[in-house]
Amino acid sequence: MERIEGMISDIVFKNEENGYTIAHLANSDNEIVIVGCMPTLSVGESIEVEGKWVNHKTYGTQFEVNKFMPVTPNSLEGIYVYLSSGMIHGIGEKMAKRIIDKFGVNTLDVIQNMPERLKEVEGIGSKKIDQIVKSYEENRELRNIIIELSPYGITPNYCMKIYKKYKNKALENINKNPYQLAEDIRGIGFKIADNIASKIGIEKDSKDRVSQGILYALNQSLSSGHTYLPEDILIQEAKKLLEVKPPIIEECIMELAYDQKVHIEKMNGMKLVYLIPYYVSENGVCKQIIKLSQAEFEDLYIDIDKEIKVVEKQENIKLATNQVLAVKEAIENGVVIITGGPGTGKTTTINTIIKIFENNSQEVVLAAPTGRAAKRMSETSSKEAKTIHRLLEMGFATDSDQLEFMKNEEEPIKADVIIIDEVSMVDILLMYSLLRAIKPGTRVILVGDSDQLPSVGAGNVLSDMIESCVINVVRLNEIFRQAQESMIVVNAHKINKGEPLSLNAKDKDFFFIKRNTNEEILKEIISVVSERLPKFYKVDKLKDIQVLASMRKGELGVTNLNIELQKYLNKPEKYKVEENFQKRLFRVGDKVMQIKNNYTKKWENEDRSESGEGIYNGDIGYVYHIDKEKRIVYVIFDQIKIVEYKYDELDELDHSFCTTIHKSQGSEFPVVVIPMTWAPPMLLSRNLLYTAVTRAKKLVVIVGDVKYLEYMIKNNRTNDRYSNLAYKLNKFKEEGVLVK
Ligand SMILES: Nc1ncnc2c1ncn2[C@@H]1O[C@H](COP(=O)(O)OP(=O)(O)OP(=O)(O)O)[C@@H](O)[C@H]1O
Repeated sequence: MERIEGMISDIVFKNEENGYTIAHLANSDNEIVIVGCMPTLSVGESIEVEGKWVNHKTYGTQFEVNKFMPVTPNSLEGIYVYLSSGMIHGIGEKMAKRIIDKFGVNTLDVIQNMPERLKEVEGIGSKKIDQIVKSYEENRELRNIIIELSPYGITPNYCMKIYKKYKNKALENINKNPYQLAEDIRGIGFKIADNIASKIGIEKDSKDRVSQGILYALNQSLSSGHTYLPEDILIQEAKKLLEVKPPIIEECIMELAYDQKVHIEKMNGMKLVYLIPYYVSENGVCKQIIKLSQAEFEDLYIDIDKEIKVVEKQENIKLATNQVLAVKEAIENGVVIITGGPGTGKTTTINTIIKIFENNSQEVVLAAPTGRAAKRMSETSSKEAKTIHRLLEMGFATDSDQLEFMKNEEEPIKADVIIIDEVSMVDILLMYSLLRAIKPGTRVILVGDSDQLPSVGAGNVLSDMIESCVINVVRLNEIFRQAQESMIVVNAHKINKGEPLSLNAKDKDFFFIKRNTNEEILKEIISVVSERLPKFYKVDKLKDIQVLASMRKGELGVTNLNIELQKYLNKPEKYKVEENFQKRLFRVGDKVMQIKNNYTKKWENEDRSESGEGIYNGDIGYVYHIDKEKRIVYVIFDQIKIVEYKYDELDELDHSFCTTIHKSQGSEFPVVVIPMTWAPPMLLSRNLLYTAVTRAKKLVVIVGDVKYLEYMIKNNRTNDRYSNLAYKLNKFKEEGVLVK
């Protein structure tokens, strides 16, 4: 390996996402081209690079960097660039010049070893010196961390988090036990830690490694919806991952339990291993539900039949038997679940319940798990509905940089009645956070469709609660006449029963276009979405039509459909700025989706008269502007909320001309278009089709091979999730746990 020292004279290319950089490095002898992963370089910086010369067939000779490290700049220019870069708090361009005028090439030596002398510079007092010294030290340490860790794929952003956590002990700690990173730093997982560990030479069967591997396997199982894993399954998974023998895995599981990092529960002779938050939540949900359903609450002395008649008269409807039952159960019980498919009158029932409670001076609060579901609930009830996260007042507690819910058992939600819609989307952690913030005596009404896909997060909360028979459940099963006119509703119920669908009825809203090859299907979808539907149904091709696919990969997967649809739905134009990020091209006008909850993401309207924070998983927006100089993409959500995404935050966005059916849960669109082709059986399931179809309000168009549609209707095999909620609800009820 050769080493070369010099100053960065130019940065030719930098990939923000992986740090790959091409730059010019100059010294007194010559100027060379260096290439490699150097995420933090800036022009003027003095560095030493270690690597080898390579011959690129187009670009000629260049130096491939294996490792780089900053060196103290020794030219006046280098020192100036470093000090004025903004990295050292308290020194701007003018101050940098004054300091250098005073101390010349000895400037950095003065800052590091004789900071008191900085007072000789006009405008610098003791306070300023402290600020400069602190920032200079932090900067040096942070840079060392970045240089050591970036070869492992750890981005500067994460290095900053690591530095904040461990301060000047960072590298020492990582060398001692890199697996600690996976525990302490959110976003750094077992794989990265294991990569570092293997380079440091940590043994395969070291207990730190095995324990972290077990936690990793449990964490992975969450993404399949499991709240725990049976011990033998966990051992198999960990063995595959770690390539070590089962006895050491078993021993480490016991130690993890002893250290309270996992919980082991025995059930019918089996050992179930939980990550602690999931154990606490599962038990907590059981206790809270039982508490809430058995609590005494204010008797409203309501003549329910009379109240129902008043609402029926106002609304000019007659509630069906089960709707009346649902209203009664909601008034007479602490907790009730109202479930039913599309068009079975859930919304009408909720609205009746709201009216009766409000007529009796009860404070009713509405919420739903996603922003879009909450928005829809607001629209149909003409009453504000919040996301559950907002209802629980997610925020930063004093002295903490961790987001948490401000509402809890000590500070419960103020309401007499709480109605939650789309409960099928609520996972076990959120359900526990919600229930623990509800004061016994408050009525809780949970509404949802248990045939929808289960929550993205772990657990099978709604189905388990229904199955347990511990909570009052009212099933709405009548499809109202108005709804029966819609083939979307009728077919959704047929899908649920596994029956063949009514397709292509004249003047109806459910169409199947037969195409056989993927190529034909793709062509047809493009034509339908970009031309025919907008023309014949007068719908907006971007805002009103949503293409929903079951998988990401493949010609008809979300990724490729987005690339193809972009070409027709948002064509390139001279005035539309565009920018490439790895394999994605963002163009002004693109339809995009936020793909993770970001509770602190700020938004402002155009004239900045309104602002707020929080952009949530599943929110759909449009690229509004791309500022190449500032390296920012601006996205507009809900027609007014303008949000900035720095280039390195673009992993929070996906194109959404097409999205997965999973991501569409809780949303509704006027028109839904679904490609129908081969996919793994897991993704050709009844409840996936059901969820996709029920997202449409006005029209469903399915394009493809009818044999896969038939397969989906028949395939009612759901992926079983390891969840113990139904069993425990019964057990806790029988044992009368903690119910006072
Ligand atoms: N008791 C009733 N008598 C007559 N029509 C009714 C009754 N209840 C509901 N409807 C009508 O049936 C249709 C579906 O009702 P509603 O919107 O309440 O159902 P939903 O279960 O919320 O449906 P979705 O899940 O599709 O939104 C609506 O047009 C509504 O006006």
